[in-house]
Amino acid sequence: MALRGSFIRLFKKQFNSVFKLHNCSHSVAIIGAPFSKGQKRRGVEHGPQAIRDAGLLDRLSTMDYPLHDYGDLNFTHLAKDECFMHVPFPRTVGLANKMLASAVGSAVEAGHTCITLGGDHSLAIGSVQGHYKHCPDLCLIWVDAHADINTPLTSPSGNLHGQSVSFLLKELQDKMPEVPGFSWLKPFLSTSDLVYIGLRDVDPGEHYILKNCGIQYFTMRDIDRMGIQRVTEMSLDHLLSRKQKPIHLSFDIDAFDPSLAPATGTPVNGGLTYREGIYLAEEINNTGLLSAMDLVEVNPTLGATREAVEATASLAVDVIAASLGKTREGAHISFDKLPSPGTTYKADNEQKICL
Ligand SMILES: NC(=[NH2+])NCCC[C@H](N)C(=O)O
Ligand SMILES: [Mn+2]
Ligand SMILES: [Mn+2]
Repeated sequence: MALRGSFIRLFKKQFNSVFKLHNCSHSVAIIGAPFSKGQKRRGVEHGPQAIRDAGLLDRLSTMDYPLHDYGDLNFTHLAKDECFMHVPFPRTVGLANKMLASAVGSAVEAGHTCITLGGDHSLAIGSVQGHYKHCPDLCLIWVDAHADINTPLTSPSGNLHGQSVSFLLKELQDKMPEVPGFSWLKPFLSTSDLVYIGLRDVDPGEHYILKNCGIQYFTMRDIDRMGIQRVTEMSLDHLLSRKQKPIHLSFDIDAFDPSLAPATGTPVNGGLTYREGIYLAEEINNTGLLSAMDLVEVNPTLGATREAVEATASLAVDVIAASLGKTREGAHISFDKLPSPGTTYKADNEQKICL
């Protein structure tokens, strides 16, 4: 394993320096997106603060790249924003996503790997679109209990956080009504550049779309059957075997089992284990192609206890750190050689991770 890891890192180093991939940056930007109008439960707007309180910046600062904290965006709640059909807050969600798209776009353009902290999952509309503006060949890995691919016409709840992907896909263009607040957005993603992992609560309209558009998806049953290693390998092969593409990872914390991530709005039993989630994040990091990521749906007001909230937020931190290169085997880049008794050699206190 160690050998394979170092080979991959060596390959990545060579590959990056030869091709100067803009998406394989060695600096990270954090954007807080305290947004909750893509669903009806209050509290998910406090997700970014909960993830910060769980020590995100401290954890990332032990790694070997510059960190840029862009702070939290300030979204406007539009007073006059009637439902569109049964979809609540369409203009408010549209405007917030437009704003987020521009923030993510600037961060990616500046050469950072951009991490967006949610907030509800409707914000992926803006974050993927902003990423796309500067990386038009991106591919999307959606890790979630849900497919979030309802159109406004199939959605049982009306909530936009269950519809984000339908706004992005070219193949669904003629099935989408004109939702007020979204005239700035043109669908740009092909179904062949999308993979789902972790699904276990899919609505009938979503199932129709997944099947009929030939979308690659792996349910929890597939993970039970093949294991996370095979599922990850097949996902990455599907997206990257034709061409190496910048990866957008959209990670809904409800992909994890509710026993690990209880503080979330739509928990579903039978989710990812801690090790499955971290393994997936590590493998995505190993591609060297992670270019932007969302970590969404941490809702600190929904945990039964303070411990439950802290466990959920700290899991979010672990997934982000693993996606950015924190390994379970450790790293020894701060040691050129082992100190022997009697030498004055002092190891750097800061642990540096070799990306
Ligand atoms: N991002 C989420 N947690 N989405 C949950 C979506 C639930 C359901 N499928 C709906 O459309 O309302
Ligand atoms: Mn979900
Ligand atoms: Mn989701």
